[in-house]
Amino acid sequence: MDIVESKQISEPIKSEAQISHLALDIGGSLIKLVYFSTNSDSSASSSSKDSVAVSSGNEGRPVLEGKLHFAKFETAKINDCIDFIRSKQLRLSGFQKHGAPAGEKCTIKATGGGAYKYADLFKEKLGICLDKEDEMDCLVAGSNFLLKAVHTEAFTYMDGQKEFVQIDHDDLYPYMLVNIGSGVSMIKVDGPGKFERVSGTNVGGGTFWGLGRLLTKCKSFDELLELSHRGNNRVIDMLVGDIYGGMDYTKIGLSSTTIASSFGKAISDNKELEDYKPEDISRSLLRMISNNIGQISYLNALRFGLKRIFFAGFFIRGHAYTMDTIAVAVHFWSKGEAKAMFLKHEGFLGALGSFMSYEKHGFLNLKVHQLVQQSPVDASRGGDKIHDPPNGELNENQSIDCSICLS
Ligand SMILES: Nc1ncnc2c1ncn2[C@@H]1O[C@H](COP(=O)(O)OP(=O)(O)OP(=O)(O)O)[C@@H](O)[C@H]1O
Ligand SMILES: CC(C)(CO)[C@@H](O)C(=O)NCCC(=O)O
Repeated sequence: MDIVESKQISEPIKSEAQISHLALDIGGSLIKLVYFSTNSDSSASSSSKDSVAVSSGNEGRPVLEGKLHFAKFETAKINDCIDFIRSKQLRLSGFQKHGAPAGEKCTIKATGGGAYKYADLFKEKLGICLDKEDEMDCLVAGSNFLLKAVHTEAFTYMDGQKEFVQIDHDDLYPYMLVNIGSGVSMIKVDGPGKFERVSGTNVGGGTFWGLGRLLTKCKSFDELLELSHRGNNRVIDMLVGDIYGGMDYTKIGLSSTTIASSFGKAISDNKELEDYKPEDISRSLLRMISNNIGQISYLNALRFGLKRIFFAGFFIRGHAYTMDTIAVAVHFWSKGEAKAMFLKHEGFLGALGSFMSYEKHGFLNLKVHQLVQQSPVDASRGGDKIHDPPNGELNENQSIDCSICLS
C-alpha cells in the first residue's frame, strides 16, 4: 500500500467513488471499520470495467489510487453500522477478488469477537459472509504496519508535552503492545507475525465506561471523559498525605500527594454517592484504571526485559489525563527505565490488521512509501502541546491517501 499520509479531511465520499476492501473489527464495545475508496477523478489511465482509477503498477499489476477511511460505531448499535455499510453500497463493490464474476460470494474480512457473534446477522441483513481473522494477529499486524509506515504514528506524552518518536525499522522489535479495549491485552511482539500474548487484565475501558456510567449517570463515553477534565480526584482518593498527616513517606519513596488508595476517602467521609460530584468520580475512576494498566504493563515488560511499551485501543482517545497517568505509572515503576508510547491510530489496529489480511490471501499487494508526514493531532493547534481538553483522537473524517496494488 502506498501511503501518502496527509492531514486531509476527507470529503463525504462522492457517489461515484468506489468503495472496496472493507474490513471490520467488532469488539465488545466498538465496531471499527477501515475501507478503501478509489479516486473517481484520478487522471490515471483507466482500464477497468468498473471505471475505477487504475494505473499500471509493478509487473503490470493494476494499481488503485484512493484513500483509506476509518469509522467506528458502538457495538450495541450494530444496526447503525449495518445501515452505514448498506448506505455506502460497500457490499456491492469489490470484496470479490479483482476480476471475479459479480455473482461470486460476497465476503469481507472481520476480526474481534463480534466476527463470530454477529456472523449470522451480517449474512441475514447484508448477505455478507465474514471471513474471520484472529484478533491478536490483526492487532500485531496493524501495529507493525503503522509503526513502519506512518512517521508520526508513535509519540510519548509527559507533563502535557507530546513528542513524536522516530521508529528505527531495524530496531523495532521486541516491544510490548498493550491494547486497551473493553478488556486489556498485553502482547510481546518479536517480529512480523511473531508474538505472544503474555498477559491481560479485565480492568479496562469497559470497566471505566461501565462503572462510570453507573456512578455518574453519564449518557455517553464522551460525556464521562469530558467530566473528568473538570474533576478533582483528591476529593475521593485517599492520598499518602491523608494517612501521614500531610507528610511524605520518603523512606519508601512516596510523596504526600501519591494516591494511597483509590476511592479510599469514600469509606470515611460518611457521604452517599449523591454527595460526590460526577466529575470527581470520573477523574478518580479514570486515574485508577489508567494507573493500574500502566503498572501491570510495566511489570509484564519487566518480565521480558522490554523497554518500549506501546499503548493502543479506544480507551485512550488521545486523552491527556489518561496518557499522562499511564506514562507516569510506567515512569514511576520503571524508575525512568521504560517508556510509554501512544499511537495515533490507537483504536484501529485490529481493523487495519484485518484490512491487511486481504494481502495475505492474495487480494492485494500492499506496498508502503510515505511521502508526507503530518499530525492530525496538532496541526490545527499549531504545536506539540496538547491542551486541555485535548483532541488527540484520530478524526474519523481523516483519511489516508494511498494506493493499493491488486495482485
Ligand atoms: N464512543 C464510545 N463508546 C463507547 N466506548 C468508547 C467510546 N469511545 C471510546 N470508548 C472506550 O473504548 C473502549 C473500547 O475500545 P476498543 O474499541 O479498542 O475495544 P473493543 O474492541 O470494543 O474491546 P475488546 O477488544 O475488549 O473486545 C470502551 O470500553 C471505552 O472505554
Ligand atoms: C477478550 C478480549 C481479548 C476481547 O477483545 C479482551 O477483552 C481482553 O483481552 N480482555 C482481558 C481478558 C484477560 O486477560 O483477563
